[in-house]
Amino acid sequence: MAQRYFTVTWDQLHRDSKALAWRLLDLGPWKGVVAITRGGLIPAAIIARELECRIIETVSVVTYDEETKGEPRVVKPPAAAGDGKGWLIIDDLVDTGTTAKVVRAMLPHAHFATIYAKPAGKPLVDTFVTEVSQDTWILFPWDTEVQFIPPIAKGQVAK
Ligand SMILES: O=P(O)(O)OC[C@H]1O[C@H](OP(=O)(O)OP(=O)(O)O)[C@H](O)[C@@H]1O
Ligand SMILES: Nc1nc2[nH]cnc2c(=O)[nH]1
Ligand SMILES: [Mg+2]
Repeated sequence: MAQRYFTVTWDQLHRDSKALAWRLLDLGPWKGVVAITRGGLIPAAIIARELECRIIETVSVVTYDEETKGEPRVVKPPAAAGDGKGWLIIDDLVDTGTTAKVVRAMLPHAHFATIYAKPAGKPLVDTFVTEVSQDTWILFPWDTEVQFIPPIAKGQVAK
Protein backbone atom coordinates (compact mmCIF):
# COMPACT_ATOMS: atom_id res chain seq x y z
CA MET A 1 0.00 0.00 0.00
CA ALA A 2 1.34 3.46 -0.87
CA GLN A 3 2.50 5.75 1.96
CA ARG A 4 1.11 8.88 0.34
CA TYR A 5 -1.11 9.99 -2.52
CA PHE A 6 -0.49 12.56 -5.22
CA THR A 7 -3.77 13.73 -6.73
CA VAL A 8 -3.67 14.96 -10.32
CA THR A 9 -6.59 17.07 -11.57
CA TRP A 10 -7.72 17.30 -15.21
CA ASP A 11 -6.14 20.78 -15.45
CA GLN A 12 -2.86 19.54 -14.03
CA LEU A 13 -2.84 16.54 -16.35
CA HIS A 14 -3.48 18.78 -19.36
CA ARG A 15 -0.67 21.16 -18.30
CA ASP A 16 1.79 18.32 -17.63
CA SER A 17 0.90 16.58 -20.92
CA LYS A 18 1.57 19.83 -22.79
CA ALA A 19 4.88 20.22 -20.93
CA LEU A 20 5.81 16.74 -22.18
CA ALA A 21 4.76 17.71 -25.73
CA TRP A 22 7.14 20.71 -25.59
CA ARG A 23 10.02 18.38 -24.66
CA LEU A 24 9.16 16.00 -27.50
CA LEU A 25 8.66 18.61 -30.21
CA ASP A 26 12.29 18.97 -31.27
CA LEU A 27 13.00 15.24 -30.94
CA GLY A 28 10.63 14.40 -33.82
CA PRO A 29 9.32 14.19 -36.47
CA TRP A 30 7.27 11.23 -35.29
CA LYS A 31 5.72 8.61 -37.55
CA GLY A 32 3.02 8.09 -34.95
CA VAL A 33 2.18 7.65 -31.30
CA VAL A 34 1.75 4.33 -29.50
CA ALA A 35 -0.48 4.78 -26.45
CA ILE A 36 -0.17 2.23 -23.65
CA THR A 37 -3.74 1.62 -22.62
CA ARG A 38 -5.50 2.57 -20.64
CA GLY A 39 -3.55 5.19 -18.67
CA GLY A 40 -1.59 6.44 -21.67
CA LEU A 41 -4.67 7.12 -23.83
CA ILE A 42 -5.57 10.61 -22.62
CA PRO A 43 -1.96 11.87 -22.38
CA ALA A 44 -1.37 10.41 -25.88
CA ALA A 45 -4.40 12.24 -27.28
CA ILE A 46 -3.22 15.57 -25.82
CA ILE A 47 0.35 15.06 -27.04
CA ALA A 48 -0.73 13.91 -30.51
CA ARG A 49 -2.84 17.06 -30.78
CA GLU A 50 0.09 19.31 -29.83
CA LEU A 51 2.54 17.54 -32.14
CA GLU A 52 -0.03 17.42 -34.97
CA CYS A 53 0.35 13.68 -35.18
CA ARG A 54 -2.67 11.83 -36.63
CA ILE A 55 -1.51 8.23 -36.39
CA ILE A 56 -2.24 6.63 -33.03
CA GLU A 57 -1.61 2.96 -32.27
CA THR A 58 -2.33 1.15 -29.01
CA VAL A 59 -0.71 -1.58 -26.95
CA SER A 60 -2.40 -3.05 -23.89
CA VAL A 61 -0.45 -4.50 -20.97
CA VAL A 62 -2.31 -5.56 -17.83
CA THR A 63 -0.10 -5.46 -14.73
CA TYR A 64 -2.16 -4.03 -11.86
CA ASP A 65 -5.48 -4.75 -10.22
CA GLU A 66 -5.99 -1.42 -8.44
CA GLU A 67 -2.81 -1.08 -6.29
CA THR A 68 -1.88 -4.79 -6.42
CA LYS A 69 0.81 -5.75 -8.94
CA GLY A 70 0.75 -9.06 -10.82
CA GLU A 71 2.58 -10.58 -13.79
CA PRO A 72 2.35 -8.38 -16.93
CA ARG A 73 0.10 -9.75 -19.69
CA VAL A 74 0.11 -8.30 -23.21
CA VAL A 75 -3.57 -8.41 -24.14
CA LYS A 76 -3.11 -6.36 -27.32
CA PRO A 77 0.20 -5.95 -29.17
CA PRO A 78 0.71 -2.85 -31.40
CA ALA A 79 -0.57 -3.67 -34.90
CA ALA A 80 1.68 -1.20 -36.73
CA ALA A 81 4.92 0.52 -35.65
CA GLY A 82 7.42 -2.19 -36.71
CA ASP A 83 10.50 -2.08 -34.46
CA GLY A 84 9.41 1.35 -33.18
CA LYS A 85 11.86 3.48 -35.16
CA GLY A 86 10.43 7.01 -35.42
CA TRP A 87 7.52 6.17 -33.12
CA LEU A 88 6.68 7.72 -29.79
CA ILE A 89 5.40 5.51 -26.95
CA ILE A 90 3.28 7.38 -24.38
CA ASP A 91 2.18 6.23 -20.94
CA ASP A 92 0.88 8.16 -17.95
CA LEU A 93 3.67 6.94 -15.63
CA VAL A 94 6.42 4.46 -14.92
CA ASP A 95 6.45 2.91 -11.47
CA THR A 96 8.53 -0.31 -11.23
CA GLY A 97 9.22 -0.17 -14.97
CA THR A 98 7.61 -3.58 -15.61
CA THR A 99 5.16 -2.27 -18.23
CA ALA A 100 7.86 -0.18 -19.89
CA LYS A 101 10.17 -3.21 -20.12
CA VAL A 102 7.49 -5.31 -21.83
CA VAL A 103 6.60 -2.57 -24.34
CA ARG A 104 10.23 -1.66 -25.03
CA ALA A 105 10.94 -5.30 -25.90
CA MET A 106 8.19 -5.13 -28.56
CA LEU A 107 9.30 -1.72 -29.94
CA PRO A 108 13.03 -1.50 -29.17
CA HIS A 109 13.74 1.58 -31.32
CA ALA A 110 10.83 3.74 -30.17
CA HIS A 111 11.15 6.78 -27.89
CA PHE A 112 9.45 6.10 -24.55
CA ALA A 113 7.84 9.10 -22.80
CA THR A 114 5.71 9.42 -19.68
CA ILE A 115 4.24 12.31 -17.72
CA TYR A 116 5.29 10.99 -14.29
CA ALA A 117 8.15 8.74 -13.22
CA LYS A 118 9.10 6.97 -10.01
CA PRO A 119 12.81 6.27 -9.33
CA ALA A 120 12.67 2.51 -10.09
CA GLY A 121 11.17 3.07 -13.55
CA LYS A 122 13.04 6.26 -14.47
CA PRO A 123 15.98 4.52 -16.24
CA LEU A 124 13.50 2.95 -18.70
CA VAL A 125 12.06 6.30 -19.84
CA ASP A 126 13.64 8.56 -22.46
CA THR A 127 11.62 11.68 -21.56
CA PHE A 128 9.34 12.52 -18.60
CA VAL A 129 8.08 15.64 -16.81
CA THR A 130 7.72 15.09 -13.06
CA GLU A 131 9.35 12.65 -10.65
CA VAL A 132 7.47 11.41 -7.56
CA SER A 133 8.84 9.21 -4.78
CA GLN A 134 8.55 5.43 -5.01
CA ASP A 135 6.12 5.29 -2.06
CA THR A 136 3.67 7.72 -3.71
CA TRP A 137 0.53 6.46 -5.45
CA ILE A 138 -0.60 8.81 -8.19
CA LEU A 139 -4.35 9.32 -8.39
CA PHE A 140 -5.45 10.34 -11.88
CA PRO A 141 -8.61 12.33 -12.59
CA TRP A 142 -10.30 9.17 -13.92
CA ASP A 143 -9.61 7.45 -10.56
CA THR A 144 -11.27 10.14 -8.45
CA GLU A 145 -14.31 12.38 -8.10
CA VAL A 146 -15.02 15.63 -6.25
CA GLN A 147 -16.57 15.02 -2.83
CA PHE A 148 -17.33 16.74 0.49
CA ILE A 149 -14.43 16.89 2.98
CA PRO A 150 -15.14 17.86 6.63
CA PRO A 151 -13.55 21.09 8.01
CA ILE A 152 -10.03 20.61 9.39
CA ALA A 153 -11.22 21.55 12.92
CA LYS A 154 -13.81 18.72 12.89
CA GLY A 155 -11.04 16.17 12.41
CA GLN A 156 -9.02 17.42 15.42
CA VAL A 157 -8.91 15.56 18.73
CA ALA A 158 -10.22 17.71 21.67
CA LYS A 159 -7.41 19.24 23.79
O1 LIG B 1 5.96 0.68 -14.13
P1 LIG B 1 4.87 -0.27 -13.73
O2 LIG B 1 5.08 -0.82 -12.35
O3 LIG B 1 4.61 -1.33 -14.75
O4 LIG B 1 3.53 0.60 -13.60
C1 LIG B 1 3.12 1.54 -14.56
C2 LIG B 1 1.87 1.13 -15.28
O5 LIG B 1 0.82 0.89 -14.32
C3 LIG B 1 -0.34 1.59 -14.73
O6 LIG B 1 -1.11 0.84 -15.64
P2 LIG B 1 -2.07 -0.35 -15.17
O7 LIG B 1 -1.34 -1.65 -15.32
O8 LIG B 1 -2.61 -0.04 -13.80
O9 LIG B 1 -3.24 -0.35 -16.22
P3 LIG B 1 -4.17 0.84 -16.77
O10 LIG B 1 -3.27 1.81 -17.47
O11 LIG B 1 -5.11 0.14 -17.69
O12 LIG B 1 -4.87 1.45 -15.59
C4 LIG B 1 0.21 2.81 -15.43
O13 LIG B 1 -0.77 3.35 -16.32
C5 LIG B 1 1.39 2.25 -16.18
O14 LIG B 1 1.02 1.74 -17.43
N1 LIG C 1 -3.02 5.22 -10.87
C1 LIG C 1 -1.81 4.66 -10.67
N2 LIG C 1 -1.51 3.50 -11.29
C2 LIG C 1 -0.28 3.00 -11.05
N3 LIG C 1 0.27 1.85 -11.53
C3 LIG C 1 1.50 1.76 -10.99
N4 LIG C 1 1.77 2.79 -10.20
C4 LIG C 1 0.67 3.59 -10.22
C5 LIG C 1 0.32 4.82 -9.57
O1 LIG C 1 1.09 5.43 -8.81
N5 LIG C 1 -0.94 5.30 -9.85
MG1 LIG D 1 -1.18 1.72 -17.66
